Amino acid sequence: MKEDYVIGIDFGTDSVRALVVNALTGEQVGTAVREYPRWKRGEYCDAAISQFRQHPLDYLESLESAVRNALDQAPGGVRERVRGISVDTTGSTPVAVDRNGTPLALLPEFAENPNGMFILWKDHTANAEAGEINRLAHGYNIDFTKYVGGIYSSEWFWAKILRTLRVDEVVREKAYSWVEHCDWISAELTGITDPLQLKRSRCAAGHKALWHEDFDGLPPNAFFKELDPLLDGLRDRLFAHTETSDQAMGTISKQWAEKLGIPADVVIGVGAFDAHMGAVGALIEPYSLCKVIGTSTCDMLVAPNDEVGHLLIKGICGQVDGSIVPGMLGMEAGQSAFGDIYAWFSKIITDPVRTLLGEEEAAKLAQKLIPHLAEQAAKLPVTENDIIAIDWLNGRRTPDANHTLKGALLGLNLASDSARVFKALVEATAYGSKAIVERFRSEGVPIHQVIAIGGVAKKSAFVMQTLADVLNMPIKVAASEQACALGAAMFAAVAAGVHPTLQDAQEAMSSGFDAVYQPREAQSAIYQQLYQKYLEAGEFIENEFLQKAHLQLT
Ligand SMILES: Nc1ncnc2c1ncn2[C@@H]1O[C@H](COP(=O)(O)OP(=O)(O)O)[C@@H](O)[C@H]1O
Ligand SMILES: O=C(CO)[C@@H](O)[C@@H](O)COP(=O)(O)O
Repeated sequence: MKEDYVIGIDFGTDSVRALVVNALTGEQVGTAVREYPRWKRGEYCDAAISQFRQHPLDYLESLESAVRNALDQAPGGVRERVRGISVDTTGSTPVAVDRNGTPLALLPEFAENPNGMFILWKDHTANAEAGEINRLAHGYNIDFTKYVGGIYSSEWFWAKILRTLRVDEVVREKAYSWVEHCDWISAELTGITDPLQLKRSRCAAGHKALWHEDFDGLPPNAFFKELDPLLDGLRDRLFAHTETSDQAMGTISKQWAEKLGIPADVVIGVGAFDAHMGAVGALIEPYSLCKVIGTSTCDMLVAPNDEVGHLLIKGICGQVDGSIVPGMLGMEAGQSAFGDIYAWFSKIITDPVRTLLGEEEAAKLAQKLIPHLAEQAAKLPVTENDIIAIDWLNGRRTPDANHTLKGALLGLNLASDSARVFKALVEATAYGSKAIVERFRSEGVPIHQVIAIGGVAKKSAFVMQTLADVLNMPIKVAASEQACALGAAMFAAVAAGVHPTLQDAQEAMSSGFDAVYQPREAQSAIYQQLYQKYLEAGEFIENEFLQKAHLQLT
């Protein structure tokens, strides 16, 4: 039997994964993960001001190393039969580029300038600019935020561009255009990075850059000029058209084909965001919510355009034709922190241990801590008097993005030990998920089932059971450890013509599901009451406490 292989590449927040897959059988023959070295050392970031930047060299070096390593694991003959590569990345993670499409940080004079690097999705330095975009859009003759839930976020393209142009004169002068990570890395693999030529991802443009067919592409220059004259003319140096990820970006460049040791005719697909390709890897189907649960969550939903295309769903992160599955409406929501909240609590406990007892002891503790807390928390009863936590430690992405919000713990007493606080934090992340489900439903989009992927979905039965109880719905966990990379591989198979449609690729390459969590009736009943308390507490924090306490809303 003829064998065709494809490679899915998944750029996450901390690392890149490469997966080599037999496109006809789904057999995964090689995989490798590489962390970003500069990012790991904390370079160019300042959490205190929510600045998170990634150097393009981190991406290029880790990409080459991960793909080569994944191919090294594959049996002889696989390299020669690679047909396609597709890439997913985090987003909105844009970078300023020069006329050639080179990220500014790759130019010697910008090599150490964080404003010439990729502005990671979770960078919230542009809160003020997002507010300005919202104010202008809401009073404009067309509300350009209407297809992105009515609220533009500081995590997105335009807010980040505007902020950077305002604060950095040298970047302002050199930046010809701006490119999302998923578009740049795919274009880089083809060798054609000219910002006016490279194909832009429908997913990135529609969810984060206000691109929509009804607007004839991006909003008009007049809108951006009114927002700030610094943006005057940029629209023409961006893009008018977008492509879904079943399309090809181009053919691999000679240089990359040689570097990776693969054929010169390998097709490179149009990129997309990690969660969107992950949902495809996890066999998303109409009205099933696919939750990608890691440091944050992305909650993905697809539905036929003719059934929900007429709705304007408030408070989500966008509704875009073809952003997940070509031909269907793709909807995105999410939580700005999920596993990150557990990581925060773990850090609170391990930090003094590090200071007092040293790195080795702290590392030993850190390794065992979350599973231990989960085990203890799982033994606790669920009662109406439990601690209520609010999960907005990194702001709130959905419903109704607001990255100035803060988290909270309410109802502590002297018996509130680490397991009880951990349980409350896990429940808070589940309540945050429920608020998203409820928002879709109240806006007229039903949700029939939940599919989970991502690190937390695979690692924590306690979190997943709590989530099933709070949502009062069964949750299926996809078997693949690498659903995002697998989804990218499926898109690569279509872009390269190995499969005629995405559905064919999914059928041939899926690895199915390996766990189902059923809601427990008794716990679920109490959680429905606790959820009401969560909503009340959240409303108090948002509308009274933060205002009255004059806490700095940044
Ligand atoms: N045993 C565990 N139970 C619950 N959460 C966990 C566990 N181990 C790790 N995590 C959380 O998983 C998150 C990382 O998820 P992962 O999907 O691997 O990464 P990413 O979101 O960067 O792709 C971290 O925030 C961490 O706190
Ligand atoms: O926001 C999006 C996609 O829209 C994600 O890229 C972002 O949440 C990052 O997710 P990960 O932490 O890499 O799972």
